[in-house]
Amino acid sequence: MSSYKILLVTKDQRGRTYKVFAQQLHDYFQNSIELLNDFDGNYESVADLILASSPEVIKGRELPQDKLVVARRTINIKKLKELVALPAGTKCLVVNNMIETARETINILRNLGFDLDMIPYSPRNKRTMREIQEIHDVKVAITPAGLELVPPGIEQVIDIGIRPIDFSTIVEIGVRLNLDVEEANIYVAEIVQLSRGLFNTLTYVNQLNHQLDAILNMVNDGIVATDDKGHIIQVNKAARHILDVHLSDKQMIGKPVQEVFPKLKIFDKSKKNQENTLYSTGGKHLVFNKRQIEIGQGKQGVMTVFQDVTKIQKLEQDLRKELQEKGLSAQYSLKHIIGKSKPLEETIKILKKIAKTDRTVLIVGESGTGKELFAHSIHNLSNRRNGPFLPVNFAGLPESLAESELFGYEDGAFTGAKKGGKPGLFELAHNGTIFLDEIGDASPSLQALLLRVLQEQQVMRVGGHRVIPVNVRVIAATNQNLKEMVEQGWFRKDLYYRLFVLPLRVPPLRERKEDIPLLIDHFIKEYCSTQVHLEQDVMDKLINYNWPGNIRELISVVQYMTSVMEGNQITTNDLPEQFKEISDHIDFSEEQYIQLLEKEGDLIDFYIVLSCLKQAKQNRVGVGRGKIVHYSRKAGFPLTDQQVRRRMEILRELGLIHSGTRGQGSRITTIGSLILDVIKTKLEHISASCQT
Ligand SMILES: Nc1ncnc2c1ncn2[C@@H]1O[C@H](COP(=O)(O)OP(=O)(O)OP(=O)(O)O)[C@@H](O)[C@H]1O
Repeated sequence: MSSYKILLVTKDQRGRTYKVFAQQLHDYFQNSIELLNDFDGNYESVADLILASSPEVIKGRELPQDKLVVARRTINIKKLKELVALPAGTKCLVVNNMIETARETINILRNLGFDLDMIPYSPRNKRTMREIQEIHDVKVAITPAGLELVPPGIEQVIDIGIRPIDFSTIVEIGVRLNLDVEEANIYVAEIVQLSRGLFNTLTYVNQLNHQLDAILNMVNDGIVATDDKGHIIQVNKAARHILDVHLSDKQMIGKPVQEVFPKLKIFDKSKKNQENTLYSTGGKHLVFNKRQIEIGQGKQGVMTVFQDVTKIQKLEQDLRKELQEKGLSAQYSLKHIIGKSKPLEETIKILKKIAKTDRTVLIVGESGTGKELFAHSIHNLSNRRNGPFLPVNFAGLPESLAESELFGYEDGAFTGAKKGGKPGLFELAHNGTIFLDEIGDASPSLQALLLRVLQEQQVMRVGGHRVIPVNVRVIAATNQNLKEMVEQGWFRKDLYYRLFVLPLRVPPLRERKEDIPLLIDHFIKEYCSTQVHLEQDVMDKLINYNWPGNIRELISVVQYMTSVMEGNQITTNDLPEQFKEISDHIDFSEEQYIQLLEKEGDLIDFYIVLSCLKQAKQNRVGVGRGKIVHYSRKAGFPLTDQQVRRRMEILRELGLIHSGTRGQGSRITTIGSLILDVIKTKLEHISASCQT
């Protein structure tokens, strides 16, 4: 059988298009055709069929219309892989040497179902500034073998190769020449191959989708994802449950989120990024996080993740109530700290920072400055605020009891021990805070035990054998100069450094005089239901006073004044003793001092206090109440913390002792030492006369 002659006309008869077409025709028609190259001679009349690669290549040529077929072009299926990977909506240039061809390529790609934002481009085409700007932003270019035409600056160039002859053109040639397109199965095979690839990809995507669904449905947090237009992409099971929606996927996916959840502010479009925000709706409390997410080029969706914390909040409330009922919670917070002075504000600023950490705090400050208030506030601002808060005052803690109080005991640990044992304060403070007040008064053996708990974060009950791990934050406080005590050997150095992690100094009242009127006013209101007028003279005196007992003393002064005032007026007559001139006492004789002391209490009590202070003076250290309590027990005349406080107040008023200004404790004065000797002689006399 002789073969049919096809004249193939392309733009460049030696070019790539010619070669691709020639190969394609041979593939389909094998030896049934012979190709004539327009370049080699004038074959128009001998050709059985003339195939032009585009209308442009035959422009101006007179060709026999009955033989002419203008090829329709398609895309090389094998080259589509890279295009498939582009996310829908991707902006891309479609580059060709002629703008018409670029448009044609766009049409073909659209018909094949590519949902891309395609801009035709040819370097020959003149553009407006706007178009130039638009092209400038594009990152992807697609070109049918026109790599050299792609403008610079494009990040990804996809060469889809020379566009081959469309299958319908092949069929047309076959019909015109009466040839079988037996090799059409090549084309079909390619399509099958591509569809298989696509099918595999789709199956994989489907699988991934299922896996994602399964994962999203497994988590307990509600998840709702929306696209850039606020349309729902995903709603997981937990979200339906939490939001109490009973709609199918079909009723939600693709719908505007605000239409599906009209009342829910958490999907408010204006706020794209929100973290741990609490939102309450219909008796439910939700905590939600919202994040913007990239989906496709430049498009942004929003992912909202939320939890139902109603139960947790209820549990927390119950726990707090239970702790409050048991007296294990911190009752004070920053709002209870009265004052606006700079030094106080500075202290509060540091307090807030300290509260956020979980480290040990050492609060230092004179007696009555509000250290306990600050400790409560730290706990209430910390992450442990819902946990217990346990205060322990070492000044009032008898040593015999201290160990079992702090660490608990096992059943039968000692006679009188409760059946079943008892947890110690450290155990009770688990997940909370323990406040070790007047830490300077802890005995050496207690100091050793405390050091161990701080180091090991575990306790062992008295009489027990097992260690109990405890997670407790320690806040210690002292009105003594611990550093000096360490130097004098009264306080363990290692414990001091364990405690001295975050020091917080509470300033004495005389360093924040601006707070005095506020505090006076606050406490007057607390004690009097009616309006009270306080003379300016009185206020001046109160401001000028140096408040050795700080706010505790101020409270007593207000209590005193409001008790003795006439009507609702506080005058200078209502000021207590300490505001009268001290010189009143200066001329007392030794005997008068003794009489005054005897009027206030037992001489032996004053003797104990003074001799403890005298000893401390010889050791060159200041001493706090706790040490005196301790000393009194050792001396065999035990005094309570309250008793010591009262005795010290009297001694102070008489000028026999002096209270330090910066937490150094108290010191005996020269007259104090003198009077101590007088008391000693007096007591010896009494004792001698008792014996005879
Ligand atoms: N800034 C303040 N505003 C209101 N009340 C205060 C303030 N500071 C202290 N107080 C009150 O003063 C009293 C004494 O305070 P607190 O017991 O905390 O002192 P402290 O420094 O722990 O004393 P000590 O060292 O003697 O134990 C408490 O009744 C406390 O509520």
